[in-house]
Amino acid sequence: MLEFLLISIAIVVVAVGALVGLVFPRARRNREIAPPTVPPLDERGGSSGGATAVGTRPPLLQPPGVPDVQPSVEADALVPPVSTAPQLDVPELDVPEPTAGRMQRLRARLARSQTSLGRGLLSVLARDRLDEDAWEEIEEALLTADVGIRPTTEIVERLRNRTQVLGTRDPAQLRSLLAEELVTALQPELDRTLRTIPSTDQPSVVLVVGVNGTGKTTTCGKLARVLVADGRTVLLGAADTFRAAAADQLQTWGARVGADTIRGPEGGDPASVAFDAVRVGRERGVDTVLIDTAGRLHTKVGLMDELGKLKRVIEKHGPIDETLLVLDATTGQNGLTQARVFTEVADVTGVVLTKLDGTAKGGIVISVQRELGVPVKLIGLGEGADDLAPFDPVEFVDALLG
Ligand SMILES: Nc1nc2c(ncn2[C@@H]2O[C@H](COP(=O)(O)OP(=O)(O)OP(=O)(O)O)[C@@H](O)[C@H]2O)c(=O)[nH]1
Repeated sequence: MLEFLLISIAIVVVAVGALVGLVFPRARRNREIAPPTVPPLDERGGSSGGATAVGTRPPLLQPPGVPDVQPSVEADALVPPVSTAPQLDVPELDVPEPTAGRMQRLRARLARSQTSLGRGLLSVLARDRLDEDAWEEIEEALLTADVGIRPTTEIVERLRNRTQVLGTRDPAQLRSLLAEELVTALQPELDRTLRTIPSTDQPSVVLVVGVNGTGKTTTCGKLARVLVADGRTVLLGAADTFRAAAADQLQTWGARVGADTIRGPEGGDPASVAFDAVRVGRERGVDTVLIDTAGRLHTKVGLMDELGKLKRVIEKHGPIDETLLVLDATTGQNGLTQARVFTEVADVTGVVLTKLDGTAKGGIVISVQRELGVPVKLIGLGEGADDLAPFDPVEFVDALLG
């Protein structure tokens, strides 16, 4: 009986051992051949559908152990710079200048173009006697610089009162009074933040509009560099389908900093390119989609209607975060008329004033903001790739007065 029991136990032990031996190696093998949970990087880019995504941005490299997340400022910080990947034939990308301190760097250029205004005002204030003629001269200098009638009258009145009350003839004190009044006229309290931070499920969308030749494409390119310098991922949308050269120009700007461009056929529907750009940006999880539009005269009703349509189509994805109106500072008061019409059609949230390096009429910053109630957020100070700076009223006045 005991023998029978021992033999039965031995049989059970051998059977269990054989089963375990059969099951576990298979489980291990199964783990070894299980498909990766992370899809290959080139499958995560998403397809661009009808529009074409072009550019030179190589796939982001993911070091082992880094969690798979959609690209964002934080995620990008974990990813090694693309130029360090020896196994890929990566085109050399530009390293844009940091945004902080740009206006300081471009100060000389601003000061040069605005010398007559700054020096003119200071030399009148430095006179022994500030008589009626002197105040008229100050008024004239401000008007010539496109400050506008109302702001000029206010600046002169306040300055006049304050110099009389203080009774000062000290040049340094007069300079600081003038600086204070100019800064006040520039409305330093306005929010000049560029809304380029993505929301949880959508990139930030920036639409760039304006009349022909003001510098829209150049500004898009320079702005892409500003954003890349600040650690953002950017996708460009070439919604200027009138001129293939404009899309080429934008694409070249993007390629220099590794930002792809979505473009459509020449003469195609700009709204559809813009829509696709936001869709692809969303699929790729980029931080900011920058959409360049064709130059349009504010007087052409059809073109302005097209802009309205473009805006509505983009908004099918969600609200546009920033609509930047690009104005050429050299066009003076005519720029204001354009600005009014664009603001009505496109809900402009910020102005980019270009070519300030080529005009003595820096006062246009004051009149644009006053007339539109929209802040000047960026200024263009040259044709160079990094000649775009966030606008800062205090630094601007400082450069103006030397
Ligand atoms: N000096 C100077 N030139 C600038 C500045 N911004 C743009 N430009 C020049 O202005 C010219 C027109 O610029 P674009 O970017 O092609 O203008 P656009 O508004 O896109 O033109 P369209 O597409 O034809 O409407 C180019 O030669 C630029 O280099 C600036 O801040 N300073």
